[in-house]
Amino acid sequence: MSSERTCLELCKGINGLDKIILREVRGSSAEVYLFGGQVTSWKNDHGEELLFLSSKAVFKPPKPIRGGIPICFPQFGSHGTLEQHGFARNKFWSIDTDPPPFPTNSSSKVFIDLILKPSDEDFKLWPHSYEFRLRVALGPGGDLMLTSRIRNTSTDGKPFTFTFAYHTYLSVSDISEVRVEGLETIDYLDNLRERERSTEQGDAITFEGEVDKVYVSTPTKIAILDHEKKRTFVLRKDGLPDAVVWNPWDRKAKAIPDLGDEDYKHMLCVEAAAVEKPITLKPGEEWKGRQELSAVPSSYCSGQLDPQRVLLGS
Ligand SMILES: O=P(O)(O)OC[C@H]1O[C@H](O)[C@H](O)[C@@H](O)[C@@H]1O
Repeated sequence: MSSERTCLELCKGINGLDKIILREVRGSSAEVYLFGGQVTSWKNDHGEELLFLSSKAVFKPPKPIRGGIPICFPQFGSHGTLEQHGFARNKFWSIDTDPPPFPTNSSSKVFIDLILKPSDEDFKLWPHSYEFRLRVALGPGGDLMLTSRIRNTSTDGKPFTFTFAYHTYLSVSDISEVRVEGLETIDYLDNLRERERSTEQGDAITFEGEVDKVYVSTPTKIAILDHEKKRTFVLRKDGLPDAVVWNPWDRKAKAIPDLGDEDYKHMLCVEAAAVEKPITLKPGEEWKGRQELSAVPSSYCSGQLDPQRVLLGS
């Protein structure tokens, strides 16, 4: 746990589920449920919510929570033998009181470490031994950082393979006013066309209907511009080559029981992911995948509206 203990509060959330609140001294905050190891709230220092949570979200395990940042592991989507998006998002995680050290100095941040290990029941579904460590951290500027470390702890010599995503639901004022920069000219697999491979056009992405695409081998920095809110989300990723972009639009939204009919207007999923090339870990090996989100006034980063700056900027 973070040394700044007063910045961490373990309390009960909806339906008595355990949650941890992280507070950064300048006022930003985040909430993480042990159920799913799921971030459900991220607020800036004005107390404004930056993540989308469905108006019909059900906090009833084992149903995953619709919104925030569900963890998709060990399978993204429905390609594979497991349930859609794997099981990590509907398991109870624990607080990891003694995580192995991180190579970087995390002392100035507020953070919580969670851990997921397979139960005997889980082992029947996916017969692999692993330790999944998740660190959720808030930076001094209110940045939200998620770091996953997954280790193959098997003693039987068997490797395992997985796909992964931080299924991030961003809160946006109006989806038709949003554009995404950083994915221009990138190849994608279109989930609406049986994963057919195409190449994105040269302009920033805008939204006029359902989108469900896995952009492959993308730049490490993607910007999501909310014109009406005059806010830009900057997503940075490491160890996660792909990026999923999803909005169900009106028809699909109506078919999703835990999503309000109009909710699709106020959400956009942009997800750092490893989907196209699954990751294989031999016994003793560890994989690390990181997603960092910041939210800045659009005017502040107007110099970055140029796609080249988004791709090449710091
Ligand atoms: O309804 P869920 O299982 O949470 O999945 C929600 C969505 O997640 C991803 O973004 C997939 O690409 C979509 O195909 C899927 O519909």
